[in-house]
Amino acid sequence: MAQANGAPQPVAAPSQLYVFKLVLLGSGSVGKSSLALRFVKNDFKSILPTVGCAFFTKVVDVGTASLKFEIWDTAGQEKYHSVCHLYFRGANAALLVYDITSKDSFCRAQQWLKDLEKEFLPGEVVVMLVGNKTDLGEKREVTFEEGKEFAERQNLLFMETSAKLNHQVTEAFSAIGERVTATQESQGRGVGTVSALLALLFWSSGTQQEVSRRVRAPVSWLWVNDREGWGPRAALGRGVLGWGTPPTPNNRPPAVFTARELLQREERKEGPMPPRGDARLALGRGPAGQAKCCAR
Ligand SMILES: Nc1nc2c(ncn2[C@@H]2O[C@H](COP(=O)(O)OP(=O)(O)OP(=O)(O)O)[C@@H](O)[C@H]2O)c(=O)[nH]1
Repeated sequence: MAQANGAPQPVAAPSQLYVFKLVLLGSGSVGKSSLALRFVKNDFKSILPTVGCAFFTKVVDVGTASLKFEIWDTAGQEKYHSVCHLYFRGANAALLVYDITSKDSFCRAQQWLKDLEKEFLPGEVVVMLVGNKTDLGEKREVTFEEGKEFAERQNLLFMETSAKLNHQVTEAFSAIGERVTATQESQGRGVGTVSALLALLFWSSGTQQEVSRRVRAPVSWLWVNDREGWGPRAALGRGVLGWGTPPTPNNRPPAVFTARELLQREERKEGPMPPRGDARLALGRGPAGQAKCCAR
């Protein structure tokens, strides 16, 4: 609670939470873990080489929205290369990191990009090329222009950073967050009925991002509350396709009902029911019969 004139004032909650998966890719020792550590904990220290994959999260408030970064820091050592693609699944963004003092790591970043292209459709994942360790400028083997030109040719975002000196680290993560959010918002105006039905089928088995990916359309949750007055009956009357309890902390909805099932449960006073004013609707069709996808 914020205090104004001694009276407690409610702090406005961000209206939209964007959760997205970001994978860190690149050769060993280029500074992937150090970038994640700097961004998440504003720390820099000696870190052992990553084994398999490390996981970090960070929530950043941007105006009326919050961005939750789920960061998957993959191991760069060659022996782990063959398993890295397993961590690509459901990713919204990738940071492709090289070390500006190592030409070899720059060439390997180009190889990583080819691996990404095998897994994703063009434009499906936002990629940023990052040249790290700018504090070691005297040992530089890759010029800023080389990095930038390659990024422009491949339509990637580009930045040079130093995890050690905290140079451009937050900026790099923020830029990628903004691009992912903008992409999702620009796509999130509507989905077709078929996509809506598919989304319902997949909803219980994946995160919001995975569902969007599988139906190849953006999917949001509609916040159903008293103000909107959408009880199950009203929802059913409006052609609502499905309803679920709010996603759990790991963003997996624990239960999904069709609107008709929900209505039956309400009439029979059976549980489990989403608490009043605390239910989220998956997808609904408006009165005009046109499919729509709403966010709270
Ligand atoms: N000078 C300098 N050293 C850095 C920077 N970032 C990371 N390092 C150092 O580079 C080494 C490797 O850093 P990591 O963050 O472990 O690299 P990584 O890419 O995660 O390595 P893997 O786990 O093997 O994939 C460590 O000794 C870091 O301290 C930087 O910006 N400048």
